[in-house]
Amino acid sequence: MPGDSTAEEGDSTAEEDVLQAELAAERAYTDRCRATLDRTKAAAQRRVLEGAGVLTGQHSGEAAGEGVAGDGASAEALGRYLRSQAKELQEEADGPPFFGRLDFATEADGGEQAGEHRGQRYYIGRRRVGEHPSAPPLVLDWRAPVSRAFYQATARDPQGVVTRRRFGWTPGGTGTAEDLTGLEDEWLRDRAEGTDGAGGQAGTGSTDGAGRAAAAGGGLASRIVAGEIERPRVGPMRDIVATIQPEQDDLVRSGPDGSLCVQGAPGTGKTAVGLHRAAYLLYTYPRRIERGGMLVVGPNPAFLGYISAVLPALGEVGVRQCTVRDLLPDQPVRAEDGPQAVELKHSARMATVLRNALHARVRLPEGPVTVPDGSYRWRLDEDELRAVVRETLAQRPPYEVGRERVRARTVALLRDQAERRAGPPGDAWLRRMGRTKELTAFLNSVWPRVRPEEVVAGLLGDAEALARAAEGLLSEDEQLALVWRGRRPRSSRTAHWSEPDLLLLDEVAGLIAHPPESYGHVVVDEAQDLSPMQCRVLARRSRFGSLTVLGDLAQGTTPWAARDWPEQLAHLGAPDATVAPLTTGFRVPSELLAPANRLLDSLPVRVPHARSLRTGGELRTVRVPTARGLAEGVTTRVAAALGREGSVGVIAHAERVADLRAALAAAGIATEEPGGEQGAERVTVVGAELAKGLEYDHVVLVEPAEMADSGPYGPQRLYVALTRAVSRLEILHAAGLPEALRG
Ligand SMILES: Nc1ncnc2c1ncn2[C@@H]1O[C@H](COP(=O)(O)OP(=O)(O)OP(=O)(O)O)[C@@H](O)[C@H]1O
Repeated sequence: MPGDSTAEEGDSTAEEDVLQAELAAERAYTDRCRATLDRTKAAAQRRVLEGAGVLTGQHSGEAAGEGVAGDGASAEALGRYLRSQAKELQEEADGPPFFGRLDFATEADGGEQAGEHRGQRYYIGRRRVGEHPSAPPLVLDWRAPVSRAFYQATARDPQGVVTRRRFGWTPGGTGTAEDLTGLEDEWLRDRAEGTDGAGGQAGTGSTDGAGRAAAAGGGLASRIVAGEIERPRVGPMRDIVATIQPEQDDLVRSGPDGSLCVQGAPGTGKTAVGLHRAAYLLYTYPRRIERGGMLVVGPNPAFLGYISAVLPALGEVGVRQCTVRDLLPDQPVRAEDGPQAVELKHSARMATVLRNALHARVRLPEGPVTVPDGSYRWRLDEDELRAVVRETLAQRPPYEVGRERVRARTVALLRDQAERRAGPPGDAWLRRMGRTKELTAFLNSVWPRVRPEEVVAGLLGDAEALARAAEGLLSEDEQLALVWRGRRPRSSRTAHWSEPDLLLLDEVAGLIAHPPESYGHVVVDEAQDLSPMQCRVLARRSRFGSLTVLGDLAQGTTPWAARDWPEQLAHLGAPDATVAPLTTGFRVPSELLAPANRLLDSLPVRVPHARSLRTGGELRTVRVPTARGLAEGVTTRVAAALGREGSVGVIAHAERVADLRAALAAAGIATEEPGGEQGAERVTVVGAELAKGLEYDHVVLVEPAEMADSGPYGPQRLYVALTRAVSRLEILHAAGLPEALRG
């Protein structure tokens, strides 16, 4: 009826008017935030300059350091702090000052649940925006406790929130008022209910129908969230702070006591969760985490390049991000091991062999020791000295600690004798006795100082020493695979180390003394791929045993990949870690998951099928007549893919990568190194092994059978490759398809 349609039109015009008015108000708020941010930056800069004036004594007649800090050292520390704060603020990328808003219930809404936030409105952003630390901020940091409701409140459990507002900004914009393009409200409780009796359906003030749907049904009814998840992926990984989902938020905000292990299917946001958790812990436990330092460990430089911008975007610039290899001793690698030796050197048994080898350096005393003291000579019996060494060994201290313990206990024996003779001796006497030539010579004979290189070279270069240390641990055949033949060095200084030898050196260094660098919290990504010895490298560097371990057992592609978490977590020094699943995928659309899940069923691990929040994926299988046609096929497919939005990844067996790059170059298509100069080119050619953790809007997967047959972990490699596509997956093959991809 005409009357009806007029009414509807009237309604939608009214809604549009409300939306425009709300947008105008929010743009004005954006301007206010930006002006405040500019003032904060300028003030921080000024404080640095003033601080500098004070430090050089040029500040309004004050002596250096006065008025800012009491003494030179703390003035310098303060100066450093101010400079780093100003630098951080300057370095911070421009971006939207906020992404969300919460309106808490008022008295009239029955706001008991809102507690101290009753009637309050909060804006939520990547960083706090405010003039003074004590003044109410214009924008709250997403990590502040009250921001939690933004991620967790639902219609069923509104947590005192009446409305959750999300903001849409121009992608890649600098966050000016003009970049604010939309907003969307979710009514988490019916505002009108019990007040004016109008019910919640009118949607007064609501600006988006999707918001009402969300309130009714929960789930992902927000268009802004859906848009963010669907956005084409170009360049490095982005933060997800505006759209963290409740199950992810639970993990991000779990405390630092004890460790957390996240097992999740491809694309469920494990990496994103790990990085946001790092930022959360730094904010919430600054003393504990920041002082100790935060370490993020990834599988390779390409992956690290891909994730490197996330933490800085969240305002955290001081986090070390590296591979396990980067933590190992800085020795040149000049030798290569055979596969059996490599595997053995990565195995947990090796740690025991090395401990035996190190402890074999300790000798029980033979004969008594005499220590001169002026004209007097103290005598220590062989038996009591043997007891000291034996008992110290049994305590299994770090080697250096053991040496000092033997020294201290030997001095204590001298003290007992001295006490019986002439009463308690003073501290100076005890120190002198501890440093006598005779006592040090004794110590050097029973518990000599050693360097890791000596221990490892002494073990691998000497079949008999190896046999002793490996007794009951390694078979003769295994020992033979380890022992150096033909390249026995004259000294540990001239040894030619292999890549896995660095793990052995680090292990021994850790047995001798605690590593010089250790961290308050360690985030480990793709942790399923680490060997026991690599895990131990990280365990040694985790000061409080507080780790976030991220991985997927189904994506294990190394010969030592973990088959279950408890054992891997024990190697990581976190046997009591909670293992939490992530189950919803944000990358691979459902249509592309079917072949991956079929393949998953044939893998020797038990993990749930991946399921996806996204749909609309396109899957295509293209057969080329001969293997020689593959490069040409790839060029054609990539050229076509470039006609659409987003990144393109060609994933192939490592040995094909160079040829494919050359073929693309010959066709005038420039490619980028995986994780390299991000965003420079849209096309990347990547070997299956390096594709882990990465994603592309359009994936051209080349010759899957070749991947599946590439050694015992081929099927897992193919599983990784199959789960990299955000929107479109094209499978190009000349050989027959692996079973999971047929049909
Ligand atoms: N809540 C979210 N909102 C928006 N995007 C998200 C969300 N969670 C994850 N994503 C996106 O989904 C993609 C996959 O996330 P991520 O790489 O962290 O998954 P993963 O579990 O580590 O994957 P893989 O096992 O393949 O390494 C990324 O583009 C990430 O930004």
